[in-house]
Amino acid sequence: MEQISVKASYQITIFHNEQNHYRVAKFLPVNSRQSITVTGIMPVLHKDHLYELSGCYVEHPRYGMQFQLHAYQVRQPSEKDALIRYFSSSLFPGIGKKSAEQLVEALGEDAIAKIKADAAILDHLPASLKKHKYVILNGIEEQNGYSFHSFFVGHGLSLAMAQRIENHYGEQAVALVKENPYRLVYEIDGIGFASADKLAQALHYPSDSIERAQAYCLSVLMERCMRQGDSFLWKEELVEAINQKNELYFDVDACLEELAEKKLIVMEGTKLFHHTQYEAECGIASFLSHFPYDDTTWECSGLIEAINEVEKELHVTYDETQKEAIRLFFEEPLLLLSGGPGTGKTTIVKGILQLYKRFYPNGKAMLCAPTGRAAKRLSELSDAPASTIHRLLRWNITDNTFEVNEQHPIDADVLFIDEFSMVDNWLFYHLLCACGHVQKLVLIGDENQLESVGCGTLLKDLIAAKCFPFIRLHHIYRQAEGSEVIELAHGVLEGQEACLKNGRDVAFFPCENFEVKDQIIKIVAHALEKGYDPCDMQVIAPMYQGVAGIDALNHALQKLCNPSETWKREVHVGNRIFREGDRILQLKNQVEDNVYNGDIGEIIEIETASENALHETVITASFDDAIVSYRNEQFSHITHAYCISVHKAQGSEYPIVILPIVYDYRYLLSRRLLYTAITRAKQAIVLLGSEDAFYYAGSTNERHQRKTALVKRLVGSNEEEKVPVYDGELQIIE
Ligand SMILES: Nc1ncnc2c1ncn2[C@@H]1O[C@H](COP(=O)(O)OP(=O)(O)OP(=O)(O)O)[C@@H](O)[C@H]1O
Repeated sequence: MEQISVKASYQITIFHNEQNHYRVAKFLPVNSRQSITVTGIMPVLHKDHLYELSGCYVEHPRYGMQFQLHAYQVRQPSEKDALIRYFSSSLFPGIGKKSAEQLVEALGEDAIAKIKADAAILDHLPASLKKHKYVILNGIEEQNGYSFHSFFVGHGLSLAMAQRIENHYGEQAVALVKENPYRLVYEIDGIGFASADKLAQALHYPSDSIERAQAYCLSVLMERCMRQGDSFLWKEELVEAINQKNELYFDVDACLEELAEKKLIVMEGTKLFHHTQYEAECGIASFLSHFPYDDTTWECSGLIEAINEVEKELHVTYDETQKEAIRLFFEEPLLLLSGGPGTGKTTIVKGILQLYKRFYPNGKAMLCAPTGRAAKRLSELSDAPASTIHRLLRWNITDNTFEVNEQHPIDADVLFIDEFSMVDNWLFYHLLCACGHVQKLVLIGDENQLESVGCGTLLKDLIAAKCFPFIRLHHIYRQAEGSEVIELAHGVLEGQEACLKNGRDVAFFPCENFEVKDQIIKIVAHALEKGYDPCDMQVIAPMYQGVAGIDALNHALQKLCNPSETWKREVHVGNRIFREGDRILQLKNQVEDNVYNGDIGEIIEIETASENALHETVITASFDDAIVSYRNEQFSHITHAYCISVHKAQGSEYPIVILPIVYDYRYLLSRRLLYTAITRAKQAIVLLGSEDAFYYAGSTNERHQRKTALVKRLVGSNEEEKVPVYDGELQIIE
């Protein structure tokens, strides 16, 4: 078994034997967003501390991939360590850890000051270091003379975070952060309590400070809301969450009062909102109740005749509901359009676009969707350009702001947003802020699909508020074309007994949890032998961990679809090996590279540090519309895509979907999840696992019903009695 060394920070212990100190614990490897399970003798561990673990990855028959520990040591960050990390960061291309160590050894902990005082000091270094002179000077120069990059990077923050801090505070950065490191939690996007706390500890900031308690309170509120998808928490929920962690003792009421005074949280009775969520909800409600600002009358006499002509052009005969949707588009400023797969949503958009061009030849319509693949699909099907919402708003990753905003609005009269069930409150609010010129909004989605990853239940809330014209499409046209997949999806929604039947487009293979992996390998190998393109098949699973989890399946499928060969380069990242030829999944939006969360690409080249000008390993991947190169600190933006989660698959479709459903996933199984997974299949679906687990999923609602106050805000506070009772149940399409 190959022994490797992994640098990772300790997160949590799952099991601990007090007698022999055998533990099962979670660690987060450096440069990875996914934790690993480590097993072995570990008497003492400190949360968030960095450890050097040596051992090997083994596959446990029940729990999947684990790191079996042979030895470990804590990596206590010292000033010297901090400086070494800084010099070996990507600010100094070509300087690896070894050279950075030598440099710090030679010049001491005040190396930066010495170099700045006299650059010639570098000429007296050994040749192996002297050759980096200009890189060192450039790196230091790039900071414009400040030493805060070294300060922040050295204390465990990433370069991107240091950059954000610089953008926000300028020259005052170090002084302000030293004065109160916890301000980073609420003033800098993307820096959480753990990072700020680590920094505070390094600065010997008092651990019983009110600043620490407030930052903690605020981050628990935000993290909980993000995890559960809620817009707010009940006060008692927050208190319970704080007590559960049992890390800090403070007067929660006083802390909340102060946070409210600072406008970092908003308290509405016992509802506690993070200020961003409150702003989003109120902003959405206010915008939509005044929309559109400019009340232009839309002239469209002769619409019926025009629809008839467009029907001929598009070779389609719209049914009455579809015609009603088209008519409402021209009569109303906002239209909500919901329907399952194959109900003709895109066909309506196509018709509206044609008619709009006829009536308003100088008008400007825009189409967008939350993911790259959804936008691409919308564009292909509607024969009109479409972009992601982030691209449309020109999202700036560095400070999480949008260049297209209230002051610089979207240049369009009509805006269509597809896959609206995936859009969260915060993003929609920012989109609306930029809609000052927009006269008509069409929000299209399927309310039975999974909710957005971020907070809120927008589509459901807008429907439940009953304030906007809403069309639900019932008739399934693709089923008329004979799709058993869509029939199965509707069977699941309607809770039909025995809807799972083998047929032409649907296959089911019964198997146990531990047989899933081998069964999938068999199915995929068989399909490949028969000449299927691997890109036509997508394995989708609900959960990452376990023998039937996404990680284990990716590992096995990589071996089958892209085995190790002498001529294929590879690189180890955490517990994964990326190899040339691998199918990969993008996990983050990289607007500047035109690649988005959920996009699937292929690794076309891996360059080693000695081969490129950056002097670091670079992975290059090809996507539909982009070639993207990932440097070391971006490796966590990708993962393998042989098997992906249902959430990541949302907004995309694949010719053939392979979907394991077993009781291992029981805590995640729900009707909505099953329906979303099934509807990803365009032609055929192969299910495997337990029939009972399938029906269990089909009869289970989400355990957590998201909390939002948007419906009340939309309906109006003095009309509370009119608020429709919304029980979070799925809407069954008749
Ligand atoms: N009124 C209609 N008469 C006949 N066929 C129709 C009609 N409306 C839509 N279709 C056909 O049904 C199929 C599905 O339509 P469409 O792609 O518009 O549905 P959709 O709701 O957008 O589906 P999905 O969400 O899966 O993309 C297409 O082949 C389309 O041509």
